[in-house]
Amino acid sequence: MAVLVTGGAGYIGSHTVAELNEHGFEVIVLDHLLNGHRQALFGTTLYEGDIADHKLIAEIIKKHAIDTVVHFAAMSLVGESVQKPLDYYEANVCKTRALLQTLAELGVQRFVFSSTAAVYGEPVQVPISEQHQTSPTNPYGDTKLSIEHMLRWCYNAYGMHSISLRYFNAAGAHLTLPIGEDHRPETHLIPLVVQAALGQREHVTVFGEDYETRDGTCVRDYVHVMDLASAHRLAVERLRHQQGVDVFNLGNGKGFSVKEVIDVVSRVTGRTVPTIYGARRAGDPAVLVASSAKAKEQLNWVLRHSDLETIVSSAVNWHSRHPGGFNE
Ligand SMILES: NC(=O)c1ccc[n+]([C@@H]2O[C@H](COP(=O)([O-])OP(=O)(O)OC[C@H]3O[C@@H](n4cnc5c(N)ncnc54)[C@H](O)[C@@H]3O)[C@@H](O)[C@H]2O)c1
Ligand SMILES: O=c1ccn([C@@H]2O[C@H](COP(=O)(O)OP(=O)(O)O[C@H]3O[C@H](CO)[C@H](O)[C@H](O)[C@H]3O)[C@@H](O)[C@H]2O)c(=O)[nH]1
Repeated sequence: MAVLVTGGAGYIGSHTVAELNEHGFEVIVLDHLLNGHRQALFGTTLYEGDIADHKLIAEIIKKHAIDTVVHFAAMSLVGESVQKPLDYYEANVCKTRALLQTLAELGVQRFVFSSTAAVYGEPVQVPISEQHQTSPTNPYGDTKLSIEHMLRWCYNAYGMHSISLRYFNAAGAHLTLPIGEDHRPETHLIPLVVQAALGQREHVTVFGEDYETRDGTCVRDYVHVMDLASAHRLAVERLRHQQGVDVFNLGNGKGFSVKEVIDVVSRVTGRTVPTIYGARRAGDPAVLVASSAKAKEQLNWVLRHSDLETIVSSAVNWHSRHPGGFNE
C-alpha cells in the first residue's frame, strides 16, 4: 500500500514527502512541476502530470496499489484569486472533482486534503476553532470550502474517508534537508522579508497600516512547515483506522503582525529590513489565528518548531544558502 502525494514537489508537499519517507511509507508524487521542483524530492518516484489526467492517475493507482491520496496540488494565492476567480474554480474545484472521480472509480478510499484558514473569512471569534462559521472573503478560500463540501458527499456516496487540514500560514524551511520555500514569483510575507533583509530584493511592502489590529498591520498565525508535514503524516495514519469525514485546524495559536514579523527578521539577521508601506491587498482579513486544540487532542499533533524565531532562522538559513532557490 502506498501514498500518492499530489503537488508533492511544491513547498509543503516536499516537506511532507520527506516526513512520510522518514516514517517508512512508500511515497509516489504527482506534480506538473509548473510550480514544483524535482530537486526537492531526492529521488522519490515522481510522475510529471496533471491531477485531472484520468488515464495517468488510474495507471499510477493500479501500478503502485495506492490506498491513500494526500492532495496539495492547487493554485493558492489569495490576491491572485480575487483577480482571476474563474482560473481558481477551474484549477481547484474542477480539477479536484476530476481527481475524486478517478479515485472513486478505482476504489481509493482515503484522502487527506490541504484546506486553509481562508475558508473562515473575517473571524467573528479568535482564536478560530473548526466550529467557526465559514464565510470566505476571497475565491481561493471559497474553492477550498467547495472541495471540503465535495468530500462530505463523496463519503456519503462512495465511502471515501477524508481529513481536511485547514492550515494557517505555512513558513520556514526544513531543519536538516536542503529544502525550503521557492515560489515563483514569491508572494508570501516571511520569505519576502528575509530576502529583503539579506539584500536579495530591494524592499518589502507592508500591505495596509489601517487594520483594526494592535499596530494597524494584519495579524497571521505562522506554523513551521515541518510541523505541518508531521500533521499530514498523522492524518494518513489516522485514516488507517478512523472512518468518516473530519476537519482540523493547524496553526500555532499565536498571532504576529506584519510589523512584528519584520522586527523578528531584523533581530535574527542583525540587519535592517528595507520597508515601504502600501495599500491593503484585496481579500485579506485583518486577523487569522487558529485554535488547534482539536488536532492536538485527536491527531496527537505536537508543535515542535513553530516559535517565530525558529521559523525565521530556518528561513534565513535556507535563503542564505540558496539565494536562487532550487537553482543554486
Ligand atoms: N503556503 C501556505 O501558507 C498555505 C496555507 C494554507 C493552505 N495551503 C495549501 O497547501 C497546498 C500547498 O501549498 P504550497 O505553498 O506548498 O504550494 P506550492 O505551489 O509550492 O505547491 C503546489 C504544487 O502543486 C503542483 N500543482 C498545482 N496544480 C497542479 C495540477 N493541476 N496537477 C499537478 N500538480 C499541480 C505545483 O506544481 C506545485 O508543485 C495548496 O493546496 C495550498 O492551497 C498553503
Ligand atoms: O509583500 C507582502 C506580502 C504579504 N503581506 C501581508 O502579510 C500577511 C501574510 O501574507 P501571505 O501572503 O504570506 O499569506 P496569506 O495570509 O495571504 O495566505 C496564506 O495563508 C492563507 C491562510 O491563512 C492561505 O491558505 C494561503 O494559501 C497562504 O498563502 C498578509 O496580511 C499580507 O497582507 C505584506 O504585507 N506584504
